[in-house]
Amino acid sequence: MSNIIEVAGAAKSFGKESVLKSVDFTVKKGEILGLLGPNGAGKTTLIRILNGVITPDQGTIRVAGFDPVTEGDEIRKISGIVTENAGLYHEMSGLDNLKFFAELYKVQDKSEIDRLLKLFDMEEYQHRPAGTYSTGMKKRLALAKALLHKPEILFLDEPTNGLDPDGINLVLSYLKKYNEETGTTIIICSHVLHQLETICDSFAFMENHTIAEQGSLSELTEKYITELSVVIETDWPGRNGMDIVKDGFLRCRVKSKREISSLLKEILQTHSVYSVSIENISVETIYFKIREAHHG
Ligand SMILES: Nc1ncnc2c1ncn2[C@@H]1O[C@H](COP(=O)(O)OP(=O)(O)OP(=O)(O)O)[C@@H](O)[C@H]1O
Repeated sequence: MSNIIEVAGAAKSFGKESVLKSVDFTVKKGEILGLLGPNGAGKTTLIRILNGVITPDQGTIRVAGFDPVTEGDEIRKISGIVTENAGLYHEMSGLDNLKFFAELYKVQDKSEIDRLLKLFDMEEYQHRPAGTYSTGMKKRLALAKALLHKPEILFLDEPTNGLDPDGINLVLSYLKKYNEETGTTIIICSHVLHQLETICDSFAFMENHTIAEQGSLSELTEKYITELSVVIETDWPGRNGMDIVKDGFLRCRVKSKREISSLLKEILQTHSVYSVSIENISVETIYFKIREAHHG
């Protein structure tokens, strides 16, 4: 897969505060990438630079072949963005907001508005002023707005903030489906790591104002998880070095997945195994390992 976004040596300061330092970063065309990092790491600033809303002090940046410093308009034509500040007109109804932006983005197919209202379960509220919407409803309207012109790249800053569990599932499963059907590249900033795990193809971790690490879950697991913690539901009593998690559940530590297989074969010779899970392969575990590695 080719890269749709390439960033080399990007830097940005606000006054004396250095917010981005020598950022190198790539996004493959068609992937869903999770951009992670603690508060203030510079995620939103990076997204705003990629979208051409603010200019970097240094660095070479290409988004779909365009330079955001000089060709921001071109990038905004082919991208959609959802941020905390959704850019909605609060006195206008949800429907009128979508009509307004459809006009602005020169969307030919007006039936797209109805489709998106339906998709995000907003039909009932479409005539109410957007300012009276709940946070979750505003978020869904902002997503609908960002998708109106069928963008090639979607930038989403905390897209599930303020949504209830049904809303979160709705938005995440829709994003995944949209990505699969259209090949749209999606960049999502979020602090809710387990949500990202289900939909992202790869992850970039910001630490100390730069991209500290980037890769797929399996690449990062290979690098950061040196020992697997496996929980086995079994009637086997276990042996030294294994913990009993609770009645009938054993925890053991192995160096590789291959070792799990030989251990299970051994147990199954005399006992039963009812379930097996690896506890510590998760974006969250890797996130903390990376933070640890960069803070010594
Ligand atoms: N326009 C601006 N003027 C001055 N400082 C800014 C501006 N925009 C961002 N900053 C500062 O840059 C730093 C990084 O902010 P940014 O919003 O990019 O972080 P973030 O990683 O998105 O954080 P969060 O997870 O809290 O959203 C913060 O200290 C913020 O105060």
